[in-house]
Amino acid sequence: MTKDQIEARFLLNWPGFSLDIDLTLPGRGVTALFGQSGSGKTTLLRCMAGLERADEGFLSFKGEIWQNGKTWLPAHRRPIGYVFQEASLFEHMTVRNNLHYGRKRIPAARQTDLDPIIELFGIGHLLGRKPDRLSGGERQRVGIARALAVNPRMLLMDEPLSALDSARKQEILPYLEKLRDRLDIPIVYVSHSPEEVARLADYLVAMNNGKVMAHGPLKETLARIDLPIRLGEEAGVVLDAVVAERDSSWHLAKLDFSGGSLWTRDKGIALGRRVRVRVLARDISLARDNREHSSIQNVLPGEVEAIADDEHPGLALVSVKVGPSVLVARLTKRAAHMLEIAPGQAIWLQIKSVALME
Ligand SMILES: Nc1ncnc2c1ncn2[C@@H]1O[C@H](COP(=O)(O)OP(=O)(O)OP(=O)(O)O)[C@@H](O)[C@H]1O
Repeated sequence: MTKDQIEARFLLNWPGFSLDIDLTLPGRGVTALFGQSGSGKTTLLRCMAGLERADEGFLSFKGEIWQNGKTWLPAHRRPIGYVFQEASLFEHMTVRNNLHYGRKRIPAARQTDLDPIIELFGIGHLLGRKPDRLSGGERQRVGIARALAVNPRMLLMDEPLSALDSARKQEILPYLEKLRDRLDIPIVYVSHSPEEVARLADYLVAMNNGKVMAHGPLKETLARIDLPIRLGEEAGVVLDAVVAERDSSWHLAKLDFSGGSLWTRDKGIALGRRVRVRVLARDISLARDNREHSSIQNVLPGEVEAIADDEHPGLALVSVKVGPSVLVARLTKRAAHMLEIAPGQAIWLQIKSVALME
C-alpha cells in the first residue's frame, strides 16, 4: 500500500446477502465497480461513503484512516462528493443555490472557484432556473457539479446515467470523459453497463454476489480470458489509439494502436488526437490465411495467446497478441477445432467493426 492508494476491507452480513471485500484501489482515475444487479456495488460504495456501516471494516484514503476498529467517520466528515442515480436537487432552490448549498459548512470548499465546474458541465445558462425547468440530462449535470462544488477529495458515483434514456446518456458521457481527464481526484463509478465502463474506466472491479471476482487496470483486465468476468455479447477489449490518417473520399479514419492500425468510420476527430477504441470479441473472426476477397477492411496478423471457454458451451474465447496489444475473439468451439487453434499459432484477425470512443 502506498500513500496514494485507497484500501478498503468490508465484511457485512444481511439476511440473504453478504458483502466480503478486500481491495486496494488506485488513488486517481476512474475505478468502475461493475456487476449484475444485486452484486453489491451500491452497498460497497455506501460503505466507502460512510452511509453504511459494515460490521467489520477498514478504509484508508491515501494514508488517512476513515474507518477501522476504533474510528468511523460519518459521511458528512468524509471529504467526498456523492452522485446518486437521480440527482436529488432541492426543488425550491435555483441551480446556483443548489450548487452553493453544500459549500456553506465546508470552509475549504468556499475558497475554490465554482466557475471551472460550471464551465465543465456547460450549466452557466441554467444557474437562475429551478430544477423543475431542467431536462433529465441537465439535472444530472447539475447533480454532478453540485457533488464537485464541495471540493471533494474523492467522487463516488452510483449509476449516474441509469435514470436517463439512451440519447441523454450519450449527451452526458462526453462530460464524464472531460471530468475524468481534468479532475485529479479518484472517481469510483458504479455501473452495470460494459459500454460505460469501456468508455470511462481506468480500473475495473468486477463483482458478483457481494465478492470481487477480478480487479485490475481496465485494458489488461478486459484482455484476460482466464478471469471469471463474464460479459457475453459485450466481451471485448479496449485499446488506446491515435487518429493517424483520414480517407475523406470514403469517410474513413485510420487509428494507430501499438501493434497495428484499424480503419473506422470518420467521426471528424482531429488528426493526432488520442482516443479509446473498443473491439468486441463477437466482431472478430479468425482465419489461417489472409483472404483477399472479403468486405472486411481490418485484417491484422497475430499470434494466439490462449483459448478459454465462453459462458455458452458452444463458444470459445481466444486471446491473440497483435504486437504488444491483445485482442479477444469469440468463435464457436467447432471453428476453433477446425482451425486447430493453439497457443503460439500464427493467425489472421478479421475485424468487422470497431467503436471509436473519444
Ligand atoms: N439495507 C439493506 N438491508 C438488507 N439487504 C439489503 C439492503 N440494501 C440492499 N440489500 C440487498 O443487498 C444486495 C446488494 O444490493 P446492492 O444495491 O448493493 O446491489 P447493486 O449491485 O448495487 O445492484 P443494482 O445494480 O441493482 O443497484 C441485494 O440483494 C439487496 O437486496
